[in-house]
Amino acid sequence: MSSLVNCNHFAIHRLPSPFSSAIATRFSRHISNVSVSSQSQQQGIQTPPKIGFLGLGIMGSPMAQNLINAGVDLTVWNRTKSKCDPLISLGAKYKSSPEQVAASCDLTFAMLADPQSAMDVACGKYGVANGMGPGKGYVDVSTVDVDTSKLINGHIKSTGALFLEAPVSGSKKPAEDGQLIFLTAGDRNLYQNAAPLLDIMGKSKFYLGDVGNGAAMKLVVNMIMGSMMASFSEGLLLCEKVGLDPKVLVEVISQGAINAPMYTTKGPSMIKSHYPTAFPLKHQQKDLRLALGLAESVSQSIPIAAAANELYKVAKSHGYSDEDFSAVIEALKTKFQNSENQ
Ligand SMILES: NC(=O)C1=CN([C@@H]2O[C@H](COP(=O)(O)OP(=O)(O)OC[C@H]3O[C@@H](n4cnc5c(N)ncnc54)[C@H](OP(=O)(O)O)[C@@H]3O)[C@@H](O)[C@H]2O)C=CC1
Ligand SMILES: O=CCCC(=O)O
Repeated sequence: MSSLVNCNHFAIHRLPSPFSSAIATRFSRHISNVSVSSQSQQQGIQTPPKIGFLGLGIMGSPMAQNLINAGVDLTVWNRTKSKCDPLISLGAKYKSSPEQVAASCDLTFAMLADPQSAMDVACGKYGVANGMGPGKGYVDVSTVDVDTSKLINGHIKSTGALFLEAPVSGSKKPAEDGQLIFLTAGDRNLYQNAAPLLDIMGKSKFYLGDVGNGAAMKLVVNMIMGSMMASFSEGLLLCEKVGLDPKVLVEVISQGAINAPMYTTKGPSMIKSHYPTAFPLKHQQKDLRLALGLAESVSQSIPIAAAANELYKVAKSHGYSDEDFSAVIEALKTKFQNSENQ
């Protein structure tokens, strides 16, 4: 258990903007001998580390924006280039491939959809690994399974670079507010040197030891969340069916032992059948699928998560993939229940 260390007490709260030279010094000492040119060194001038960010979706864009706002020298890339434009207008640089970002930066973050895209961007043609080497670091904050994270770790480490997995708890709003929770594992030096950047994007961070532990922790958290949302959906619909006001249910829950921010933030819009996307339903189903694989790998029974997964699959088949995961309630509505049972 010694590897399970809650590193909240290491937290450096909110860096002054611009990105402080003290951090640049610390970063360059541990991570990069390319971030300080020899001429600058002779003159005692520190060049701020160059940071890359790949994957500018719902989560990646606000995370990258917070880094820019903090004065970080940021280079971005996204498969759909247009998503880079708002960040470029805020001062970010742009490179046309993950390889070029990694080659031009000291440390590169990636926030990608799923295991396949995380592998493609890290290890594919023009991928990150081609631009990596000694003195550089790669921090993958995507939600993937343990095996994928270990594969990426192997590719990155074989170049002489360092690797950290750091999936996040917290959704669109916490990403915008710099209030994410990082579940990190991998190279401890990289963890320590990336810490000031994690602190810009998040409110806390856990260092969990070997690569795979961060991915596993994230999947367990999201397995619980997916089941909670499915159960909440059943409750809202049952309430309505027996003639009770679901708005009152949300209020009752908010005052009791099972209160969770998720219910109070999502409940009112679910009652109106509105699902503005913060966490896409397709990603929640992906996480349940990956959690089932994790459980299978250790012969652990997770029947409630398995049932919830089926519900998300139904919602996906009815076109709710890109809506918020709270749209899982639609899979329980009579119209879909009847068609599924035929
Ligand atoms: N939204 C949330 O609340 C949270 C999400 N997560 C996790 O974070 C990750 C990102 O989530 P989120 O930002 O919501 O997802 P989005 O779907 O909004 O963004 C996905 C990103 O991955 C890129 N991408 C997808 N496929 C490929 C590919 N084959 N090659 C290259 N890039 C690709 C997309 O590029 P393009 O723009 O071109 O499509 C986009 O940048 C996921 O793993 C998710 O599970 C974690 C915590 C919270
Ligand atoms: O992976 C998504 C997590 C969403 C959340 O923690 O609110």
